[in-house]
Amino acid sequence: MTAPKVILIGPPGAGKTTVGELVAQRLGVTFRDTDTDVETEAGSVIADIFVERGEAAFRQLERAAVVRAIAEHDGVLALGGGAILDAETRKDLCSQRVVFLDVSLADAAHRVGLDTSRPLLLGNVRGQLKQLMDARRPLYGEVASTVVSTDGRDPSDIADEVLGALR
Ligand SMILES: Nc1ncnc2c1ncn2[C@@H]1O[C@H](COP(=O)(O)OP(=O)(O)OP(=O)(O)O)[C@@H](O)[C@H]1O
Ligand SMILES: O=C(O)C1=C[C@@H](O)[C@@H](O)[C@H](O)C1
Ligand SMILES: [Mg+2]
Repeated sequence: MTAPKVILIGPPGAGKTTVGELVAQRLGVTFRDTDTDVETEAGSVIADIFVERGEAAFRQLERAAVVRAIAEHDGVLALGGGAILDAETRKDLCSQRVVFLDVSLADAAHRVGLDTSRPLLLGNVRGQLKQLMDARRPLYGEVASTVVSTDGRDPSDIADEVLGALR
């Protein structure tokens, strides 16, 4: 049965895409990101999906992308930051190898900065991030097989720890 080698979860700015690409490179497998899958399926970028169709429609597209990716992908998979809000997704993750890339509010806010591609963070980045991280931390913890702290560390070092957890 096909299954991802590892699934990376965590809030925006945790480094899922950055670290995921490195881990995939080092394992010699492909990297897949459900955010990219949603954009391809919808034919528009995430910021526009939120504006034109709303968050609920985005979450439906995201849930479908997660189901497809888990069934099809045998490399490294990164989920969108809010994918774990879906109870069915959390159930699906229980049988997978899941690494939670943890990050403090300060480091996450610094990393995402004023990037406008994350619609949930527009306006008050630190306030929105804090609310979202407080609400989601228990959910990330619930489905993670391993937690890797990313604060003050460079992506290469974090990728090494993720690889170590797979051995
Ligand atoms: N360990 C790190 N140290 C410093 N900067 C980092 C680190 N990891 C990622 N970054 C930078 O932080 C920004 C966000 O990283 P990335 O896009 O990988 O996060 P993400 O978890 O995929 O976020 P999202 O949930 O929005 O997809 C990027 O500019 C990236 O270069
Ligand atoms: O944390 C979130 O809810 C999100 C994170 C991003 O990966 C995207 O999936 C989108 O911007 C929503
Ligand atoms: Mg990402």
